[in-house]
Amino acid sequence: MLAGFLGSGKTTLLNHLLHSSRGSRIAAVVNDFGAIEIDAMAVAGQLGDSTVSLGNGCLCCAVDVSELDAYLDRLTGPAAGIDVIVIEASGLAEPRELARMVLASENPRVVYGGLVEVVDAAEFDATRERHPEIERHLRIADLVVLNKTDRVDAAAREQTLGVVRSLTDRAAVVCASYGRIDPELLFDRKAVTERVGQLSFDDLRAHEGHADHEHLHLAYDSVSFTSGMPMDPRRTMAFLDSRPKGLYRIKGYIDFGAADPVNRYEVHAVGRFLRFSPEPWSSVPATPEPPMPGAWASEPWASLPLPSENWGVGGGRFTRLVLIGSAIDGDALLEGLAACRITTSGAQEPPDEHGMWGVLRYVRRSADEDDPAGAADAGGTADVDRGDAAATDTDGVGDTGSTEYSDAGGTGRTQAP
Ligand SMILES: Nc1nc2c(ncn2[C@@H]2O[C@H](COP(=O)(O)OP(=O)(O)OP(=O)(O)O)[C@@H](O)[C@H]2O)c(=O)[nH]1
Repeated sequence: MLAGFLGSGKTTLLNHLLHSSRGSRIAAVVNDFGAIEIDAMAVAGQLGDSTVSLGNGCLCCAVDVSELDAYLDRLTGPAAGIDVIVIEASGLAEPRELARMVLASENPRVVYGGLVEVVDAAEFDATRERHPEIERHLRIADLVVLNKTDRVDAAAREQTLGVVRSLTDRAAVVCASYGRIDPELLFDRKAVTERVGQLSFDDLRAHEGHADHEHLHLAYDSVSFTSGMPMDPRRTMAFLDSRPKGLYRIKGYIDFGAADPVNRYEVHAVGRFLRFSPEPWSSVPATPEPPMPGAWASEPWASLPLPSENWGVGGGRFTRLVLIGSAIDGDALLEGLAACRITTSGAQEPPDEHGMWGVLRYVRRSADEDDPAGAADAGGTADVDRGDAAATDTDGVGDTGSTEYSDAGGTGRTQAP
């Protein structure tokens, strides 16, 4: 079980495992918090049929666990030939509940292998201050990965390491950047004895009928945004630069249209951190149909015409974003993003020559800069704290007024379960 707060690096670690599994056959079960399954998209392709996605909301509060059971049955069937299943929890899931779900499985081929908790070394203090529940997660972990150590200096790393160690029970704590840990740390399966990892069966039973208010995700909302129209880079940067404090996590893919017709841009914001990773469209599998058609129903834009003829503008290219935060005004965020789209009339205009400069500030020029193996992001990436964003070229802010809602933008909103 792979857990850890929003943006700590779970998907990155999972992808590292998939690349370095040394002969073990790994399957992944991905649980996204948000209507669009960005994590599942990031993992899929590595695994094909061995990735399953457990959709929207936190797995830990699933009323019907039979979906997970069915996936576990499929993945542990002899025909699948799988050795290890990694369940990547959403960044807001309650790990103890997830462990309970796996342990409740009656499938004799399923052996619980323990809980790996990923911690963002740069965000740990702030996250712990806001969510002391993190301490409980650390206590029940079997392995803690103090990730993103490249983002802190040696003194800060030692200090955080000490705090994390003091909060764990018997877990090993390893430092990593880009989730690069030795897979051997994970694949040493344990027999189920009376004690399962750091959780005893008594711990698990004691939590039956758990109080929901303990769950982190109850304090968070997510909104998802899908658009078949390209996004204006300047307006998008102005949107990102002014994102509200409560909006802790943004992830997804952006189509900047004619401003860069060759690449789509994977975007990650975690707290103040912002990064874009360009990736050639030619390497992206085509999307056969509009994603998330149901997402239109509850939105302000629901009265707009369905985007049938506009889907596929730019050859099946889409922007898909999930935004997760606490006390966020979802409608305002969606309106803000909708205003960043290049409307049909705008699309006729020649591309803004320097429009991408603001975006490119957040793309690392050299893939080796802080990612020596270059394994995490083949396209070259950058890590920039949002503190630097003040220097970003934000000429385009004024453009946001000229919004038309007559195009293919689609949006969806999810209330925390
Ligand atoms: N600098 C740095 N960036 C990292 C490291 N690990 C992950 N990242 C980046 O952090 C961002 C979030 O990583 P993810 O792996 O998507 O995090 P996650 O925990 O799966 O995120 P959620 O599913 O939203 O909870 C991405 O931009 C990663 O490339 C690291 O060790 N160092």
